[in-house]
Formats: sequence, C-alpha cells, structure tokens
Amino acid sequence: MMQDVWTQLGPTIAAIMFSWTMYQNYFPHELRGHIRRYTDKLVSYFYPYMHIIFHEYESEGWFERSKAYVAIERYLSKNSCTQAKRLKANTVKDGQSLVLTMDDHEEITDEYKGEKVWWISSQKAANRQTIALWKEDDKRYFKLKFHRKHRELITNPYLKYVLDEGKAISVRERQRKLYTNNKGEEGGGYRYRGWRMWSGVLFEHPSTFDTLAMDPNKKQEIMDDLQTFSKSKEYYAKIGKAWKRGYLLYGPPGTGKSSMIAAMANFMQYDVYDLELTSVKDNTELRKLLIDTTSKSIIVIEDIDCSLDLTGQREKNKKKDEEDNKEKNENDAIKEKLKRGEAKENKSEVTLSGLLNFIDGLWSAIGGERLIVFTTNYVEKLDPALIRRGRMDKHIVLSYCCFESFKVLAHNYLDVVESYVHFPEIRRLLGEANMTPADIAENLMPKSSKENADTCLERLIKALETAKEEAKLKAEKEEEEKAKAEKEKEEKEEKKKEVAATEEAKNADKENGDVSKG
Ligand SMILES: Nc1ncnc2c1ncn2[C@@H]1O[C@H](COP(=O)(O)OP(=O)(O)OP(=O)(O)O)[C@@H](O)[C@H]1O
Ligand SMILES: [Mg+2]
Repeated sequence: MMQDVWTQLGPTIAAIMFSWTMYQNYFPHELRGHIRRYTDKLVSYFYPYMHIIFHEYESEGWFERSKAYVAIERYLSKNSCTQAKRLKANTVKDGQSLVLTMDDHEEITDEYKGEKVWWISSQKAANRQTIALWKEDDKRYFKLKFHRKHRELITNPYLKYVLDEGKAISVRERQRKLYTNNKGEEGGGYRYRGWRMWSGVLFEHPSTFDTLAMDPNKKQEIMDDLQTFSKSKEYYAKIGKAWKRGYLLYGPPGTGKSSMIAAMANFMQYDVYDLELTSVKDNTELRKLLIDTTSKSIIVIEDIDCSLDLTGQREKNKKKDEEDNKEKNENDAIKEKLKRGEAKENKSEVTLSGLLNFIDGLWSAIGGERLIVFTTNYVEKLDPALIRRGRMDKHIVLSYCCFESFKVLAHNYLDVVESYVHFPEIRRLLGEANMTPADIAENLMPKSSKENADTCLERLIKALETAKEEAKLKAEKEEEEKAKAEKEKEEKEEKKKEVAATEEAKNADKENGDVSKG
C-alpha cells in the first residue's frame, strides 16, 4: 500500500523539487520578484488576515528599545500570564520586581470591542557575521494579526488603546526617583546618569495625604486640584497654556511643607526634582536643567528666600523700623539654616528674570505634566512677580497645629481617636499656644516601650502649657521692650527739642547782642 503511494507521489515530488531548484538557480531575479508579488496577491485574495510588525529596535544601530515595543510588551504581560505556555521574565523597578511576558514564538489572543486579534512574539536570527555591541543579536518583534475587515478599528483606536494602556502600566509600576542637581564635592551628580544634569536615587519618602496633618477640607481641596490637573491635558491644550501648575507652600519651619511635597509626589506618582538653586551656575544652566527633567514630575525649590536675592525693590516701600527688625530675624533664620546645612551660601549667578523664565518661559512647556513647587518661611520676602497667579497658581499656607491637624497626628502616632479623655484639654491649649506639627509629633512619639498613649498625651499637654507660658512671657517682654523703646524715643525727642530750644535761645541772644552793638 505504502509502496503504491510512493510510486504515485514520487515523480510529483521530484518534479516540484526540480522546478524549485531551477527557479532558484536559473530564473532571472526580476522575474522572480514579479512572480512573488503575484503569488502574494493571490494568497492575500483568499487569506482574510493581515498583520502589523513591531520591531524591538526600530532601526539598525539604534541604542534604545522602541517605545511602542516596550508599551506592547507591558500591555501583553497580563494576557501572557494567563495564556502563554512559555514566559519570559524581565526585571524592572531597578531590579526589585519582575514583569512576565510571553517567550519567543508564543501566540496569545486579545479582544477589542468584541473583535479578536492575535499577538505573536517572534525573533529573526540576525546576521551572525555582524558584531552586536549593545543589544542582543536576535531581532525580536511582535506581530499583530487581525481580520482585514477590522483594519480601521485595529490600526486606529485599538493600537492607540494598547500603547496608552502599556505606557500607563509602565508609569504605575515604575520606581519613582528623587533627583538633585547638587554635584557635591566631587561632582558625583554627573556620574550617576552619565551625561544627564541630575543625579537620582529611589524616591522612598513615606509621607502621604493620609499622614499629613492639616485641615481636612483644605487637604481635600489640594487633592482635588492635583487630580484635576493630571486629567487636564486636553483642557490646557485648548486654552493654550503649558501643562504645568505652580504651588507656593509657605509657613513657619516644621509645619509640613516638605512633607506635603512628598505626599503630592506619592499621590500623583511623580518623580521629584529637588533643585538646589545655589548650585546652579547661571541662567543657561538653569534652562539646561529644566530641559533635562521628564514629565510626570515635581520640580521643587525649597527655601526660595534663601536661594536667591529676590528682595530688591519692594523693601524700599516699607516702614523702616519695622523692616529692620524683621530683616534681622530673617537673616538670623537664614544664618541658622546655613549653620544646620539646610541652606547654601549663594554663589549662583541665577537672576530673578532667569527664574521667571524657568517657570513660564517658552522652554517651560516642554515635557508637560509638571508641578513646580516653591517653599518659603517668609512669603513676604519674595518678589510679587515670582509668585503671581499663573506662575505660582496655588498658594498654600501651612501653619501652627490646629485641633483638626492634631487629630490626624494622634491617630497616626498613637492610634487614638477623638473620644480620648485628654482631647478637650488639648483642644483648649491648641487655641492658646502656637506649636508646629513637627513639635506636636515629637511629643506624641513614644520614646520607650514603657510609654503609652496617656504618657505621650500628658507630655504634650505639659509642652503646650510651657509653650503657652513662654509665649506669654515673650509677649510681655516684647511689650516691655516696645514700651522701653517708645520711652527712649520720646526722651530722645525731648532731648532734641531741648537742644533745639537752647540753640534757638543762644542764637537769639547772639542776634540781640549784635543789634545792641550795631
Ligand atoms: N503637617 C504635618 N503633618 C504631619 N507631619 C508633620 C507635619 N508638619 C511637620 N510634620 C513632621 O515634622 C517633620 C518636619 O516637617 P517638614 O520637614 O515637612 O517641615 P517644613 O515645613 O518643611 O520645615 P522647614 O521650613 O524647616 O523646611 C516631618 O518629618 C514630619 O514628621
Ligand atoms: Mg522643609
């Protein structure tokens, strides 16, 4: 039987092989091209599917993986896990977690608006004679197969959906970074990312809006504002504004300005670029730094009043005495920060106009989706041009701890709620004494395993009473000093008047003498 089949098929197979060899070796090249085109056409006439190829590297010698390929890989990871028999593991988040995708030559399906598509991962062996220096030799690609009657649906909305979704997954899963432009002693900042202007470490600050102590309504307002901003790409484009928003956080030290920035970054899933203005050589370097930031980020300039001399003009218009006094306090505070290493001496040539350009000049629009946050202890020191709406769109004051803020801290630090016995007294004392959330937090923190909520709250009550007493004494002292100064001023005036009167009398005597002589 088998013999019969071979007798019949043998000549046919031999004829096909002979024709193929003749075709390969003796058929003219041009003619072969024509034949191939016509056979492709014929096949496509009967074969209803079409495909799109996405290469891992878009062109020869290109260093980076294609963004579309990476987004598709991320998008397909969910379906891969449930459908593919062989998976491939890639590490992400700086080696901290894995992304599983289908291995080469696997096929999985996906559905979009009820239509089925196929994704095939493939690999074409590269020419082994070439030496691949920076990537694997084999050229990977994804092939998307779909029915040609869905061409419109797949090439347009489906692919956009896949790429957007893939990018969103990457953003959600990426490990966020905290960057700084401070080069340090050895210029280490430039080492980490080679040619980049910023150096970065993982952003791991645990502050969130839940742990932030402030008035709940104000907190909600800020969260809504941030959320609206993140969803307003089209709106910003429509009104012709760069997609960025400025926040000015001001208030006394220890009221939660830096904590709020961390909470914002965690809430928005943004990177943080902590800009040390005193380390920026000049306006050109400032612009370069701006260009080198990515979208979905917060650019922070802390203690802006210590970073640049932005006081100039305005002070001339203010009352001299009052201003001198305040100036002294502020300078003391800056000196104190310098001592603690929280501020740097200003050797920078960055000017106010350079900074204004940084915030909303032409270059500020690149990248999009960025928040710019300034913090200061002395808002009145800043030039109005710097903080006007449009530059710093939202001004947020962080102040001394109120009862609402205290409740958040008490819950976070001690797990106690409003019904607690010490709360009414604390509420009363908070109304009478100024204490920053940082000080409250320090008092609430148990210092040993023997301390419980009661001991911590009692300690806080004592601290509040002391603060109240100190504030009273300070106010009395200030009052005394003011009265003393007032008295001294009056005495000086009196003395001046007396001197003037004596002078006048002397002059009058002299004039009289001259007249009598005459
Ligand atoms: N509003 C707050 N909610 C929760 N914790 C706070 C708050 N304010 C201060 N703290 C606590 O006090 C510490 C110091 O706060 P933070 O650094 O945010 O203050 P700041 O306003 O930035 O001060 P500075 O003006 O000196 O930079 C934080 O680590 C945090 O534990
Ligand atoms: Mg701070």
